[in-house]
Amino acid sequence: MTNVAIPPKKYRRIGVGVVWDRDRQRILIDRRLPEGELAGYWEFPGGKIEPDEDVAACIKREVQEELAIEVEVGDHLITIDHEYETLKVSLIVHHCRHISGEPQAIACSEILWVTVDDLDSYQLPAANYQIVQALRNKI
Ligand SMILES: Nc1nc2c([nH]c(=O)n2[C@H]2C[C@H](O)[C@@H](COP(=O)(O)OP(=O)(O)OP(=O)(O)O)O2)c(=O)[nH]1
Ligand SMILES: [Mg+2]
Repeated sequence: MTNVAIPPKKYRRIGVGVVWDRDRQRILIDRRLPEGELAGYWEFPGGKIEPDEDVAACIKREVQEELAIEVEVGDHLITIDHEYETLKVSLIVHHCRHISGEPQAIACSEILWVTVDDLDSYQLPAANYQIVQALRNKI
């Protein structure tokens, strides 16, 4: 019998922001680039938490890098553990308040302000349906 070593899945902690407009009516979603992981899916802005970075600092930095806007990171909404085929993620999701700047599609292909109801019309990564559920429960 041969023992085949299965490499462990990569694991990443991801900071994710639900960025509300000033009236708290709409949130920002962005469309991932047409290549790479989850190409073309719509998501909430965010990315990998770097060593020695706290979640709030990560979300603030990622939103700035991806959309060129300043946000204030607020309450925690939900943390979701999800396994994709080759990757395990923990999505640590916080509400954010838009402070300044006009969102620009820097590291994504499109940006939209949508209501929570509108979210059903966009293709989101599997893990995100729990975020949508949490938003519906808590509004
Ligand atoms: N940002 C974000 N990532 C999500 C969401 N839902 C979801 O499953 N993910 C997954 C997809 C990716 O595997 C991972 C986030 O990675 P990312 O590609 O945004 O990371 P990053 O901004 O640091 O990008 P990079 O270093 O690869 O350029 O989390 C979501 O709503 N927003
Ligand atoms: Mg990202």
